[in-house]
Amino acid sequence: MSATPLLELRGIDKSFGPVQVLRDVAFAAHAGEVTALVGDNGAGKSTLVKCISGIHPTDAGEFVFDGRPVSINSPRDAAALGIEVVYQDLALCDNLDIVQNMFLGREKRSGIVLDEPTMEQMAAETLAGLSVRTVKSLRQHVSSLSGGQRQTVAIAKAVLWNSRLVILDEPTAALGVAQTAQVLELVRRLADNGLAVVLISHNMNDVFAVSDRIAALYLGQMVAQVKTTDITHSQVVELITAGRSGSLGLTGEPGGNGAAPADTTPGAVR
Ligand SMILES: Nc1ncnc2c1ncn2[C@@H]1O[C@H](COP(=O)(O)OP(=O)(O)OP(=O)(O)O)[C@@H](O)[C@H]1O
Repeated sequence: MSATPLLELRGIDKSFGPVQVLRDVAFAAHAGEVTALVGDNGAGKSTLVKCISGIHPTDAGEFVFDGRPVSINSPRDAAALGIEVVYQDLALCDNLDIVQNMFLGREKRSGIVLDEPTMEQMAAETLAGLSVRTVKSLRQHVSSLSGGQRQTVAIAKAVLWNSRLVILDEPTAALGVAQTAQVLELVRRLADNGLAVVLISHNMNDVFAVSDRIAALYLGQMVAQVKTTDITHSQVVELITAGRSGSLGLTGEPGGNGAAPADTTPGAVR
């Protein structure tokens, strides 16, 4: 775990027309850690992720990546920094096999033909590097995989491209107990391999099982970013549902002025 975040956001504002969805949001993600991003439906999690991944321009605020101020104006900018997002709907093509999916849009070529052996080897190495052993054949169509295996392929695809920050949107939402455990293990392994991982989740068991830090959004404001060991399950629920936790001494007044102290120190309680 490093003291300097890999990605730090400060003062992010985002509106859609008259609706302000993110207000003065601070957020940090550290290499080697899983940061859980929690919040109720509509709190602004997806919008924040779309700002980080260059899909939505921000109205105000700064991005610092690896200690340097950066601009992220397009998904290409985000990808160049090594930021990858794995969305809930996975965006895998059922009629393609695992290798084809992992290289979709970024195929390796040898002259004018596809370099299948190289792609197959890289896919195999990536899956092996993540200790994924549940997939029988890399030439299996994705349609024949279980939900957990699909999630694994989607995560491995994100990791293949020298990613440094991987954002996972509800990776266990559609999974049963055993597959959830497998995917959470993989999430942990990504961080243990040195990546910064951001996990969006509504499932508190998952959040507490795998995260190092928890960042809570409430009505577009970041009301807390704390170490997971410093907060209880019920305090997180209070933050999600009320934007504050009296027992934590948090004083966020979402939607109000001067809600939170200006301390953006990673791990600071806001
Ligand atoms: N493109 C858009 N245009 C207008 N409003 C939007 C747009 N995208 C999101 N919003 C609004 O922004 C708010 C935050 O939405 P967002 O999807 O970021 O929340 P969320 O925390 O990801 O919710 P969920 O957990 O349900 O996915 C919502 O009120 C939503 O209606």
